[in-house]
Amino acid sequence: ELKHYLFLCIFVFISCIVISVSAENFSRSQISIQFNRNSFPSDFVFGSSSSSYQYEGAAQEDGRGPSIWDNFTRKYPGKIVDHSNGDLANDFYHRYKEDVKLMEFIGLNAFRFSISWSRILPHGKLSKGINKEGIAFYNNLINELLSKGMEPFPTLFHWDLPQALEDEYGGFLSPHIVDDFRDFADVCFKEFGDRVKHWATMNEPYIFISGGYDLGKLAPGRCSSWKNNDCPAGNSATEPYIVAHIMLLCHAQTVKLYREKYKPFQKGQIGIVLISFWFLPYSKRQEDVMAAQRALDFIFGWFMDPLTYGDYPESMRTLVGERLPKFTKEQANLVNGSYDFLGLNYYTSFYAANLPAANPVNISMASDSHTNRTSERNGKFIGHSTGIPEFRVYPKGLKDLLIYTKQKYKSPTIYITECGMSDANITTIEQGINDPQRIRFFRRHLLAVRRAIKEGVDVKGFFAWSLLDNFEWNSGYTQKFGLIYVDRAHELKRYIKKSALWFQKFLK
Ligand SMILES: N=C(Cc1ccccc1)N[C@@H]1O[C@H](CO[C@@H]2OC[C@@H](O)[C@H](O)[C@H]2O)[C@@H](O)[C@H](O)[C@H]1O
Repeated sequence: ELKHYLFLCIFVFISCIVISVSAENFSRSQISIQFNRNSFPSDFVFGSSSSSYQYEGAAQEDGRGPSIWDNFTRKYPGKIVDHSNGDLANDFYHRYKEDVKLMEFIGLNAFRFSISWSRILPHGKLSKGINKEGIAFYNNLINELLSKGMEPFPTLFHWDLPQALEDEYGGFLSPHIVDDFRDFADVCFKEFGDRVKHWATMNEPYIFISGGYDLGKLAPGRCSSWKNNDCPAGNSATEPYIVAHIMLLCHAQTVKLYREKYKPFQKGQIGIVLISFWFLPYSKRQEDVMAAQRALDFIFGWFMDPLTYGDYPESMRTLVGERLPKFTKEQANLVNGSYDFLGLNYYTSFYAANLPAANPVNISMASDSHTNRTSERNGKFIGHSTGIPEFRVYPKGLKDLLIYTKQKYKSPTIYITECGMSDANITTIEQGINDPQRIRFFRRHLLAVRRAIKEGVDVKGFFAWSLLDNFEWNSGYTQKFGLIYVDRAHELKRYIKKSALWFQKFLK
């Protein structure tokens, strides 16, 4: 009797395990069968992203003037891991038709690119002349995209400021740039606006400022001398906040121009592209919970609060004090509400811990938030590694950031304008194109976006960073983010990666 009873219990137990495992596999296979572009709204945009200095090359061709990145890579080759630069990049200036065909092959329906200010206005100022070849290039690119049924999604400023404006008045350190930025935008709206329905004024002011004015790792390479980053000049405690303030005024003045002079008959939308990471408290201690919020304030709220409420976050007012510029009433009204959509770039998340006392002598933007961010907690990493040591895979951070943005900033329309992962130490084409890790990355992040949409977040598109492996700023060509491999040893030949084939199937 007992033996039969025991046998029966074991049989029932094993059956339960078999049923639950097959149910799990079935549901997963169901997700993989069901999870494709039809899992998103029919008007949801799937695109890829790029930027002018990272892709175009032809740096001294057809009238293009030098930018601060041409100058920075020449003056400080040691600040680029492989001492490279964007002189040639991917030669997109000459090969854009081939690359548009690759986008079409994958089935993408939008392409985000940036307009090289110094290719349009070689001396930075409208008064010093427009470069017709520059206008022609972007008209040809836009027309090529439209002819293949793809939407052009231009960003006006993606870090490559004309060197002439840096030399004349210190670039974004001077309020003079507000009029020059607006004039550059005016030329672009006039020449391209009849075919462009989504404009972004600028890309990631946070990184441009953090790299260019606090750490000195990105152009124009300014920082305090105590940072010992081979900076010729700068003040990491004050210049980041001056530049951010002026960039917000450039953005807002440009949005005002578009809305008054062009939007009534071009009927497009205009926004800004910001980066943010998601931050989890390092511990349940209140001080770490508050540190996670401060970390978000200092990278995302720094721009989203003025754009949505007309002033900087309270935490910044308290911790930065007199070094944080004040908006006049007129400036606050100009900046507040100055976006139709938010472009959001997401790469990774961090744990944030409270840093009780920052160094009272060597202060800088990086230490003002009194937070320390790490990718691991109690010896456990937040996610799988990528080519960038500090960028770990954490898709839930994207969902949480989207829900946070909806709740905190009046539920804006959002495009994920960059999301991707890199591979490092790639030495062969076979290694480069065999990227299952990138397939997993994109699938998990798209699932996170779908979850956010189900929670009511108004997400309208997802742009992979990047279409091609490209010049990755201070990483040079050593970090590869592309869906397409670029063989720099053989005439920049393009190779389709497995992740591009996965995307093609997903978008069918
Ligand atoms: N990833 C960032 C943030 C960043 C950029 C430079 C250095 C540190 C961190 N920004 C976006 O991500 C893309 C990937 O950025 C890489 O991120 C990790 C860095 O180590 C690498 O140098 C950078 O190119 C850039 O190519 C886009 O131009 C930019 O909009």
